[in-house]
Amino acid sequence: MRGLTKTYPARRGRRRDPAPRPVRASDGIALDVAPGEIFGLLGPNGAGKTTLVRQLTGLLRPDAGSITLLGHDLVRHPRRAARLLAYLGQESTALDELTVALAAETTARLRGLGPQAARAERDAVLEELGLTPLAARPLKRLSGGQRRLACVAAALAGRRPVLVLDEPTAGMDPVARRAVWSAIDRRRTREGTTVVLVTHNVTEAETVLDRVAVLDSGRVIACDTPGGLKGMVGSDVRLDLVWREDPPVHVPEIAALRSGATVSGRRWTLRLPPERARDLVAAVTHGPAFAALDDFTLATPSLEDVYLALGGRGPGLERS
Ligand SMILES: Nc1ncnc2c1ncn2[C@@H]1O[C@H](COP(=O)(O)OP(=O)(O)OP(=O)(O)O)[C@@H](O)[C@H]1O
Repeated sequence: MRGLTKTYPARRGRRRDPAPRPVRASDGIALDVAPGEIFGLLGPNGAGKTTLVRQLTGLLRPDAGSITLLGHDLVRHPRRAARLLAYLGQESTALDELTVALAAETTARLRGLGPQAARAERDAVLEELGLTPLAARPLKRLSGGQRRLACVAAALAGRRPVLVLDEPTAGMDPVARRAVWSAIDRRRTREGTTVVLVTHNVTEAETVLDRVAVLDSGRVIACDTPGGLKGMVGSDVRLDLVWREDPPVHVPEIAALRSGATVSGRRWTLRLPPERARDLVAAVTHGPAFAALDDFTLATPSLEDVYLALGGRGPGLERS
C-alpha cells in the first residue's frame, strides 16, 4: 500500500446537529506486508483500521494511493481481491440463514473446491475450531461468540493465500480465542498463508504476530516487530503486588515504595528498572511483607503497554 488516502464526506444529520466535518480515515498510509507474514493492525477505536482493511479487500475505493496484492493492482481492479483473499469483516449477516456446516462448505465451494474437497475442508475446519457439535445449527440461532467462530470457520475454508481478518476473536471465550489463534498460526506454518489482522486482543495476538502497525487518526505511527515496539516503551519492568488486606507499611522497604506505586484497591503497580525490581522481589518474598502478600507478578512491557502508550492513552512516549 502506498499513499493510501480516504476521507468520508461530511453528511448532514438533523438540522439542529452541529455541522459535521469530513473524516480523513486513511491519511497517506504506506505499508508492505511480506508473503507468509502475520501482520497486525492495532490502534484505538476510530483509528482507521477497518477503513484500511476494507480498501485492501476491494470493498472501499481509496481517494488516492495504490494497493498491489500478489502483483494485482487492486485500486484499478477491486473485484480481483475476492479471488485472492478471504475476508472476515466485523459483521457477517450474509451467512445467518445457513447452518454452521453449510456456511463453511458453501464458502469452500465458492472458492473453487469440488464437492468432495469442500466437504472434507468443512469437516476439518469445524473440528479444528471445536465447532463440530454445532455443525447443524443455523448461525442465527447461535450465541454471539459462537456465531463469530462460525464466521472464522467460513473465512478459513477454501484456503486463500491471503487472509484479512477484522477482529476475528471479538466476543469469544478463552477456549475459542485460543483455537482461532492456533488455527491462524497453523495456516502460516503449514501453508505459508499471509494474514493481515485487526485486533484489540493484543496480549494474545502477540504470540502469533510477526509485525505490527499501530494506527492513529488514519496514520501509521509505528510499525515493527512486537519486540521492536516494546523497546520503544523502554526497558522498565512492571511489578504488581497484591496485598491480602492492608499493605505492611510498617516495613520500611514497603513504606518507601508507596509514593512510586499506582494503587488500585489491594494492588500496587510499580514500573522499575530490572535490577531494582529484582531487589524488590527479594525484599517482598520473605518476612512480614511476604506474609501480607496475596500475589505478585513481574512482567516485561507487553504489546498492550505499547498500544496504550502509542495510542495517546498513556504518558511518556514520543510518536515516531
Ligand atoms: N461510513 C462512514 N462515514 C463516515 N465516517 C466514517 C464511516 N466509517 C467510519 N468512519 C469514521 O472514520 C474513522 C475511522 O473508522 P474505522 O471504522 O476505520 O476505525 P477502526 O480503527 O476500525 O475503529 P474500531 O476499532 O472502533 O473498529 C472514524 O472516525 C469513524 O467515525
